[in-house]
Amino acid sequence: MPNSIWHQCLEVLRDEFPAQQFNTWLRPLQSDHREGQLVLFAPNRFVMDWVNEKYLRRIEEVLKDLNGGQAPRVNMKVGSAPREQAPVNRAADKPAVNGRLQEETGNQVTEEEKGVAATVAGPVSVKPKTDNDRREVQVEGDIKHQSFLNEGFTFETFVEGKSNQLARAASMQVAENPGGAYNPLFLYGGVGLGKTHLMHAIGNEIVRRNPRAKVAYLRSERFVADMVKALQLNAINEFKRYYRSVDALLIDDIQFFARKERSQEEFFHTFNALLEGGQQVIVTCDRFPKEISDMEERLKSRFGWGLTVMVEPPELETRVAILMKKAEQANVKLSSEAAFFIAQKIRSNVRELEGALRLVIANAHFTGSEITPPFIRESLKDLLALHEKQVSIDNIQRTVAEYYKIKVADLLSKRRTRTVTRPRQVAMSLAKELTNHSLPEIGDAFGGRDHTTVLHACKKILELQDTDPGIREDYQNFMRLLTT
Ligand SMILES: Nc1ncnc2c1ncn2[C@@H]1O[C@H](COP(=O)(O)OP(=O)(O)OP(=O)(O)O)[C@@H](O)[C@H]1O
Repeated sequence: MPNSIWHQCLEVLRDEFPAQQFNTWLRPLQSDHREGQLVLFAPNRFVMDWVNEKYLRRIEEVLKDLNGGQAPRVNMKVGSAPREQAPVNRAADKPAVNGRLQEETGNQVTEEEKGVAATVAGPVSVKPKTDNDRREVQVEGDIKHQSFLNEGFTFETFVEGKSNQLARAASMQVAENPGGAYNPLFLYGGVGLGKTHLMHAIGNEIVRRNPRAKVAYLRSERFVADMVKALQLNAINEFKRYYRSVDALLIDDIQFFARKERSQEEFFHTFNALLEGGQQVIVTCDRFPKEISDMEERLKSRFGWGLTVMVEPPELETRVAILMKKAEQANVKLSSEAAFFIAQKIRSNVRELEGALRLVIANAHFTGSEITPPFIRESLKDLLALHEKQVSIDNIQRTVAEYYKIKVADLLSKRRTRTVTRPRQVAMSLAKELTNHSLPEIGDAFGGRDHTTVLHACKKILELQDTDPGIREDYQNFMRLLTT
């Protein structure tokens, strides 16, 4: 097992760094270990330089510990580990060259793929969501080029915050230099957090800089539907030619490719042809590539060749800034007090935040009222009731207990073992953040504890989120589980 030392090293580093850092910089590295030398392959120069600067020293320390005090020589290169080390299928790995088509490997269209085709119309008859979405229509073989970019989703309308800073910066780089160092760009994160927005922003910026650029945006279901339709119409060659002719291919919500084998196959070859031709590929997904189930390994590993970046849920300040921006776009005056009030109440995701603002604005127009916190409370009465009902202390306790595989009774008990105290602190902290209960009420709900115990738990968990990547990830998972 020549590379196992690197895998062990990765396990150690996974516990030391926040998930986003680990997934972005360390996880994509491939290794080749022979004759006392470990070569780490980075997908591009940017990642290599970054790892060299920020992580290499720590990597060497860990390797030394793992190797009985003797550090192997570590060398960094751009590229991928030699073939025999990489877990990819060689034959199928060969990309199409100069637009020549790959031989079919015989993957059959699954029932699910047919199902998608039945519910989504083909490319020619597709209606854009709004007129704005249709930017350009050209004839390409038998398939018309429709980019479906939403012109409202630009970098200017995207509010930057700590949660999306890295994703935005990477997207900007791709827009400025498509087909360059970050190819493919893989954006992932929970629902309604701005992945689609960023993807369109890149497409719009590419076209702004080069109006002749052919940018195709589509959800993965459409790719599946187009492919199945092309097969039915005996037009698979046009399909291949079309998708390989674009300057940038933007595929949204790639997780829907799961179990659609023929589509994965087709996409894999398209993907290779595009990368080979220096054309940009951008993909979004609701999870990290390796965690997508029912997706071919070689496709997942290919996703990691460029840059993989997470979009996280926005923190309070960013939620306030987003509301102010959306209100400004709608020509509505929104005081920061009102924005703050909404942002505090709606924490799940930006889509829901926008929905809440729209509701408040519509009510204000209708009644001619000023947008004040009491008015907002009244306008969002039903929505807030739903939230409060969903996020009860009871619900939090059940979710936390299930997650850590302990009993709810343990959370309420006097037990003080670590396996129980940490989950209890997490649950108390969530109760403070997600419900409107006071500290004494929360203490009561946790087996009659004092409010100072709750306060201590909140502080502790806040602190741990900065220093302990495991807790940070758990906490984010809970926020997602409980609020979406
Ligand atoms: N940082 C931001 N600034 C401004 N608007 C944002 C921001 N993040 C998200 N939005 C808005 O929130 C809405 C939902 O975003 P988007 O559709 O991009 O989410 P998503 O992450 O792609 O979700 P899904 O996984 O469900 O497709 C959009 O209207 C988008 O404009």
